[in-house]
Amino acid sequence: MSHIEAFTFSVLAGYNGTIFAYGQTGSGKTFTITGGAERYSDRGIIPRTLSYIFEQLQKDSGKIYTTHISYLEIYNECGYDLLDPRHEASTLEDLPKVTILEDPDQNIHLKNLSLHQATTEEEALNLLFLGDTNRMIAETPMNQASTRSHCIFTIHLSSKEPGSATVRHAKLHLVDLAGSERVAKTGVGGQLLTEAKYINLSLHYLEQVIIALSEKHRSHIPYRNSMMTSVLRDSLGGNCMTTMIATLSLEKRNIDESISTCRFAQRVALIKNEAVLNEEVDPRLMIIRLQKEIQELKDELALVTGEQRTEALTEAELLQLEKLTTSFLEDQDPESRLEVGTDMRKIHHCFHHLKKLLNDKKIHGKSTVSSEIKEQDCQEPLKEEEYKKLRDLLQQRDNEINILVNMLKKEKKKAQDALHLSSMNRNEFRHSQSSPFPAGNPEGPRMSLSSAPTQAQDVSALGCRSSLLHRKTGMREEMSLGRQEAFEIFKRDHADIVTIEDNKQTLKQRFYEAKALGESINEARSKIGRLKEEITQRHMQQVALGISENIAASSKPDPVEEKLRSQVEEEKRRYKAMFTRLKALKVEIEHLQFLMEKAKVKLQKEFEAWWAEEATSLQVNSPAVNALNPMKPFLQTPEAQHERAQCLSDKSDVSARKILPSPCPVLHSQQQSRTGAFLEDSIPARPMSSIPLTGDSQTDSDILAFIKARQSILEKKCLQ
Ligand SMILES: Nc1ncnc2c1ncn2[C@@H]1O[C@H](COP(=O)(O)OP(=O)(O)OP(=O)(O)O)[C@@H](O)[C@H]1O
Repeated sequence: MSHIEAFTFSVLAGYNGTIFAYGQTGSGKTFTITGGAERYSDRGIIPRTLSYIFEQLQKDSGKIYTTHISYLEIYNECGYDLLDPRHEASTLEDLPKVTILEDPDQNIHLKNLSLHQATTEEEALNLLFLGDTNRMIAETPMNQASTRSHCIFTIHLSSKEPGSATVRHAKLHLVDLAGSERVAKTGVGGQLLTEAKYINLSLHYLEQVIIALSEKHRSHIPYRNSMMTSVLRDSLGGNCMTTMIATLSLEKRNIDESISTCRFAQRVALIKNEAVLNEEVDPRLMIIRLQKEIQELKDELALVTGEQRTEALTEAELLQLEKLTTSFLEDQDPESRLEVGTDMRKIHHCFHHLKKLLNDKKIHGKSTVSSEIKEQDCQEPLKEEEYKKLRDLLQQRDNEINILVNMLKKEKKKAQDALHLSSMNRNEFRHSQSSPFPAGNPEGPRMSLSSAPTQAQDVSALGCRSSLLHRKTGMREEMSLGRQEAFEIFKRDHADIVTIEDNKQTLKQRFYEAKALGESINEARSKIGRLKEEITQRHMQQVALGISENIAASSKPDPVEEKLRSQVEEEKRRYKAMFTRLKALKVEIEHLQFLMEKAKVKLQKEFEAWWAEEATSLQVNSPAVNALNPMKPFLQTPEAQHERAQCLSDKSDVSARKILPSPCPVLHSQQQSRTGAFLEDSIPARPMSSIPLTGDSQTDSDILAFIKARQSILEKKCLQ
């Protein structure tokens, strides 16, 4: 049994667990916890754990399990819900922050962190993917949150045996910590310095908690110092199984960081936990138990008092009690008492009757007052002035009602429009193979392996993702032609396209394999059916033969039937093997689809960033500057190119970003400046000031695309 399997096994048994990856930036924490972005075989601990958990849940039919998922990101000591649907409409900073609440028993509750039920592995993986996409979309080139934020993916499991009142709860936190490098070494300033300080501080507090936990006689563990330690309070030390994965960089220059990571790992290894089961009683079953107890007590009481108390008092008893109450009230003696014995039903009825008498008296009193008023009204007719006042008031109220009705109508129309729009968006998504990715992608339509409802969910989930991306990146559903063209070039020259193409090929292969397997499975199924039919017919023949020849049925096995049976068994084995393979293929295909979706989101995001940057630089440079140098926005200086690469680069993809396409066909900087000079000399360029930007992004994109196309033709001419 692998470590993960053993670990998740105890979570299934009801123990809390945490697996966290600790190490410097780029050492492989995300790769370990979530997985690599390229191959199915690179999937990380989260998808593998989910796969194992759901496999076990399916096997164990003796218990009822419920699984929920939450995904929390901690950035600069603020918590964000990565599964908050509002991610679609807001930036990270606008989302409600996840806050920590502590109950009197010092249990931690997280406000604004949503829990999502996942009934299958696929649903859980969808949530992981959604969270990862939200995380990626929320980050900007200047804020690579994945490096500087902590992420906690939590699987909440509850289990109970049918009929039992005891429910077991367990949480498994899978934590991808921010990079652990020291501020001094990173040598950064501004926003990055603030982030680095927060990271160092939170990792420092995590270290303090770990040290405190490893010291035997420490009574106080400083969990409250940071959000991370507060969230992991019940899953670090104490009642929990904890595993730390230390990730190291093998480069020599990182030796200090590697030693510091190993030291930390050593301290973590000293903690000894005594995990206990998290059990609690189900309230519904508790009620049943208490009702039973009440009945037992009633029986006991009846036995002691010798009185069998039925549910209700008789009519005569009730009348008697009411009489008693009335005479008690009428009795002028202040010492008088209402004696009804120790029967609670009788006491309650007396009180009830008392209340009734009191209320009747009150109402009677009121009605006397109102009849007095009526009499007065009749005597004095309304004065003209008062009548006018009341009429005005009535008119005023009428107006108010009209205004409110109009407002209501408007709101209703708005809601209807929104509904209409969302249904249009859905339709657009159906055609949205119109996105920058050409139609007929092998990875485009989801495979028809899963059942129909799941497919519908998948499609709507993908639609949601697609529109989410569009809204987040500001990308329109319909790109202008120029923009589409630019995107095609951008995509073609992007380093990730190799991986995307590879995955596309693998996906195609897997898809064909799955299709072939599906056909073979169907064949095997029909063959089994045919064989069974043959067996039945053989039986009938044998019986008919016995009847016609009047021979008693032979106890000897029929060799033909035996052969047919062994063929059925063989086909069943084949069917099972193929089915298992198909299931594995389905998981692999889905994972590959996730990876490709992720790569697409990344590509579109980077394209948008690059496009926005180009548009800004064009705005800055035009019109006055461009009047002097029309080519300036396109023929960039090496410094400008370097700046862009810097801006877009991230820890993992430096090499990829370095070869991001420049807005003009790729030219080396020297060549560019030479060509630029040549163009300036030779082309009677129209000043850019004659093509002003409009401020409307769609129109400006078209203008930009037109200029680019023109410039590209001019360049081609010059190079010939
Ligand atoms: N075991 C591995 N095999 C292959 N590639 C790896 C492995 N570990 C990490 N990588 C690659 O190294 C790069 C950095 O890894 P990763 O993003 O997981 O680092 P990290 O520690 O999570 O960094 P950060 O702190 O910035 O989030 C990625 O491109 C990843 O694919």
